[in-house]
Parts: sequence; structure tokens; C-alpha cells
Amino acid sequence: MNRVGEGTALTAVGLGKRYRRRRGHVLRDCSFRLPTGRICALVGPNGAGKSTLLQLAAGLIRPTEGTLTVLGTSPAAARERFAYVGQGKPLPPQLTVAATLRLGAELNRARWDGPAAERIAYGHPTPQGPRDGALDPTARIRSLSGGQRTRVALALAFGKRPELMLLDEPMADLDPLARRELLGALLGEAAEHGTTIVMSSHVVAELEGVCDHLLLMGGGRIRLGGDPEELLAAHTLVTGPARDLTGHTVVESRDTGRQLTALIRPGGPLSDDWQTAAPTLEELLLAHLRDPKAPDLFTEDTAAGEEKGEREAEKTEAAGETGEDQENEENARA
Ligand SMILES: Nc1ncnc2c1ncn2[C@@H]1O[C@H](COP(=O)(O)OP(=O)(O)OP(=O)(O)O)[C@@H](O)[C@H]1O
Repeated sequence: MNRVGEGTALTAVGLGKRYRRRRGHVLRDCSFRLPTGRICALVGPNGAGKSTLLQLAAGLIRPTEGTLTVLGTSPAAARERFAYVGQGKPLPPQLTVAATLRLGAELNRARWDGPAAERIAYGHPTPQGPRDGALDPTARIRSLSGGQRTRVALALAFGKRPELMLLDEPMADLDPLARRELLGALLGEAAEHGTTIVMSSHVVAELEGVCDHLLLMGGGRIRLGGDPEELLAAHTLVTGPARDLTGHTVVESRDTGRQLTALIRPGGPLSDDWQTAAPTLEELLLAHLRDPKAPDLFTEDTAAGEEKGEREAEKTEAAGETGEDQENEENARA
């Protein structure tokens, strides 16, 4: 359901991506809309194209087909308004943490929020002194652990005070306390400033209760898109002796001979023979991942087809972005 004053953070229309040295498409004909102000989990198996989608949104690579509009414009035009933290996290190895944050301030003079960056990097000191995991401002980047570098990269992202954060597995190398702290900071950021957050992750359980939007990728496309609660509400786990599920959309079913267990999207009332239960988010995602043929589902406000006028404008604007020089750009960045 659309919320009052809500805009669009990302719109993909017929988005496709093929890498030159790889057979077949990584993404094919993806269309979806992500409203602003959402904390969106981007999930899917290894190689599903999550990093590719985030890199397309960050303007680091270009689509082979279709368009991806960021904050209503092209990724290049929106560059100042979003922050991207990729898995590689390139940071200047010779600089100290404090100098890296000063560089961030220098590069983002118009919007820099120093206290926000410092909160992520150094945290709030406890009465006993600096909190565990807080970075030493005089430490050089090259001497930091993977998780500590992630913290610097996230501090730069928060300092930029972006409208949109694109985070590629931001929690992968953080310890459990740091993960919790980061999730709290992301929630606070979204609540206070209306920041849209898109983060890829493999840890579904960690995302429950944090994310209010979900994009499930698989088979080169977006399989599920929307508010997790709405997506869950559209599904029911059923168990029973009956075999006939005509009239319902079956996502996955297992037949032991004596009884059938299935995850379905009910198309009408269920007969009394069935025992029913609400699936968990993990059950919903796993069922879709196990069965690549399960039909895709988008909640009402996330199907890109809604905004025809906007789409036409986006196509025109972004048309210049889908150039033939895409591989040159990728090579240059590599
Ligand atoms: N620069 C590239 N050149 C060729 N193929 C690539 C390139 N980058 C990614 N790929 C391929 O595209 C597919 C999608 O990769 P991507 O990194 O986007 O997936 P992912 O969902 O982020 O995976 P993971 O969960 O393992 O991080 C993979 O098969 C990968 O090998």
C-alpha cells in the first residue's frame, strides 16, 4: 500500500545485465519499484545477481537492456544523493581512520554529517572508556581487520547523509554486537531522516523485524517484491490428505503418499480437510528458492507497471546511460 508522501527510490523497467565474459544473462527483464523510506532486504542465493543489481544502482556498471532509475533520475545524476558500500570496500590504505573521515568530509562538503560518521566509527564511549569494537582514530586503514574496515566504510556512508544507502552484505564480517549496533543505526537513520536502505544479506533471520521491504532474487529476476508482512499474508502452509489444490497457486508441495504439505497462495476458501499455518519469512523464502518455477509475486505498490507516466520519462532520461561502452567502463573500474 502506498504511504503518504512516498516517492520512488529505485525503479527497474525491463532491466537486463549480461557480462561479456560470461554466458547468458545475470539479470533478465527485471521490473520492480522500491518506494522511498523503506529498509529493503535484498536476498537470494549465491550468484543470484544481488551485487550486480547494487552496482547497477550505484552506476558502477551499466544495464545491457532496460533502465534502472535511482531517486527519479539516472545513477550518475543521483551520485551525490546515495552512498554505496560494496563488498570490496576500497579505502586509502596509508590514511588513518580520522584522516579517512576528514577526506569523506572534504568530498561531501555540502552534506557531510561528522557526528553521524563518528558515531559509527567510534561509537558512544561507555563510562569505562571506549566501547569494544570502537576504532582508534590514529590507526591506519591497512592495519585494520576486515570488520573494522567495514565500520570505516559504513561511517563514510552515514556521514554522507544520503537519501539512499546501497549496502552489499554490510554485516558479513561484523561480529554479533557490531551487527546489532549497525542494524540499530540503520533503523534510526531510516526513522529520523527517511533514508531508504537497500542491503543484501544471506542471514534471513537477522532481517526479520528490521526490514519493511523485501526483494528476493533468483533465476535472473526478482521473484518476490514488497512488504514482508503483505507477502507472508498472501501465503498459507497447508497439510492434509487432500490432493487437489485446484484454484490455489502452489509455490511448493511435498507428497509423502499419505499426506500433502504445501505452501500455497490461496485463491479462495480452503476445505476443512486442510490444516493451515502461517509461514515464517524463512519458510517463505526457502520455498521460493527451492522451486525456481514458483510464480513471482509483487505487492501492489512495488510492481513497476504502476507508474506508466514516470516510466516513460525515466526511459527517455536513462536512455543515454545504456551505452555500448559498458564493458570499457567495467574494465576501467576493474
Ligand atoms: N565482472 C563480472 N564478469 C563476469 N561475470 C560476473 C562479473 N560479476 C559477476 N559476475 C557473475 O554474475 C553472477 C551474479 O554475480 P553477483 O556477484 O551479482 O551475485 P550475488 O547474488 O551478489 O552473489 P553472492 O551472494 O555470492 O555475493 C555470478 O554468476 C557471477 O559469476
